[in-house]
Amino acid sequence: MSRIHRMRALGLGLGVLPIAAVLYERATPWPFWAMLFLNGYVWPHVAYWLSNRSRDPSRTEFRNLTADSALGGMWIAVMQFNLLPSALLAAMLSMDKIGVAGWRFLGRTAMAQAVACAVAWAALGFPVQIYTSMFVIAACLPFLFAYPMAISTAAWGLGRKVLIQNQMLQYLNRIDDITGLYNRKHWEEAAERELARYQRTRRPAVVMMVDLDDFKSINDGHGHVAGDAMLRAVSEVLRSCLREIDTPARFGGDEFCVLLAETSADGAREVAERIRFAVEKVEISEAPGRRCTVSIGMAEANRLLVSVQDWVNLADSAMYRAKNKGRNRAEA
Ligand SMILES: Nc1nc2c(ncn2[C@@H]2O[C@H](COP(=O)(O)OP(=O)(O)OP(=O)(O)O)[C@@H](O)[C@H]2O)c(=O)[nH]1
Repeated sequence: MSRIHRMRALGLGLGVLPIAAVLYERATPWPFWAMLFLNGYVWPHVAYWLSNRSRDPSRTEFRNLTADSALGGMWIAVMQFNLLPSALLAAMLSMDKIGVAGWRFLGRTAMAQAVACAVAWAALGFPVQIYTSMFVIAACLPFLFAYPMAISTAAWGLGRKVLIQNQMLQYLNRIDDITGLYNRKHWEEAAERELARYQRTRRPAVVMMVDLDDFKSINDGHGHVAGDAMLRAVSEVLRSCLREIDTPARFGGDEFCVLLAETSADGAREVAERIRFAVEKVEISEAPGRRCTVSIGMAEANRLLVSVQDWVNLADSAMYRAKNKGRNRAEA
């Protein structure tokens, strides 16, 4: 059952109490009691059934909500505008409408409520008795407390859900979907912070570009599924060869980038060799027997760097030198 239907069942179920108290006090004839029973305990199920079998459930639900308001207007007239239950009914029905579809929708349903109220009032001969007894006040209390609590609990739950989904979206926006590593956007932001840190503290840091050798031939020979599996396997190697404070990412295509914090050129060279050896050993079930190598370019941060782009260009040039010198090697 959707949130709207649960709220309708609860609201109408509790709303029966104050109306019944007024009907009882005024010794209202039994057809009104039958109508109240139908409205409170049968209509919520009919509304649920109608929107379930509808081809356009949200349109049907808007109609159901308008019917809720019209029925509420009718009960206000039947209660002869008994002050507290009438105000309570109007307030709760308005809260529902704003919660579901905002103020404009409230305007439309309020119109239905006013018309139904006027018609019922005229049919009953324009009676007015606004006095509310203590008995009726007491009958209003469960509705007065429980329904707003339920509505605000649902609103809070929805708010939390939206917050969690937003956090999830922000996270996914920074992740490469094939390898699960960070994507270039996230990595460049991290590299900007690292460069700023270097410019302030002069603590060493290295950017490393890791490019798969002859990757096209894996795609061409074994298919893109094998290519993707190889990219994943290499990303696992990067994860396992790096420290917590390093940031590996997929730069694009068959190229990865790594930010090595607190690392000098010598330290980076050791890391590069570790990666190179580990990649040579990688095997994937999608392309049995097929091995892969990487060419690695490194650039240590220096005083002349103005931007991350400069830093990446330096590492990229080193990587192309490694390619030109025969691949499967690291250059700084
Ligand atoms: N499977 C797969 N292939 C990709 C993806 N992104 C890029 N590629 C492929 O990666 C290959 C990169 O080819 P090249 O730039 O020629 O590089 P290479 O074949 O590794 O050659 P060298 O870098 O010179 O050693 C191309 O075939 C791209 O189609 C991806 O997400 N999945």
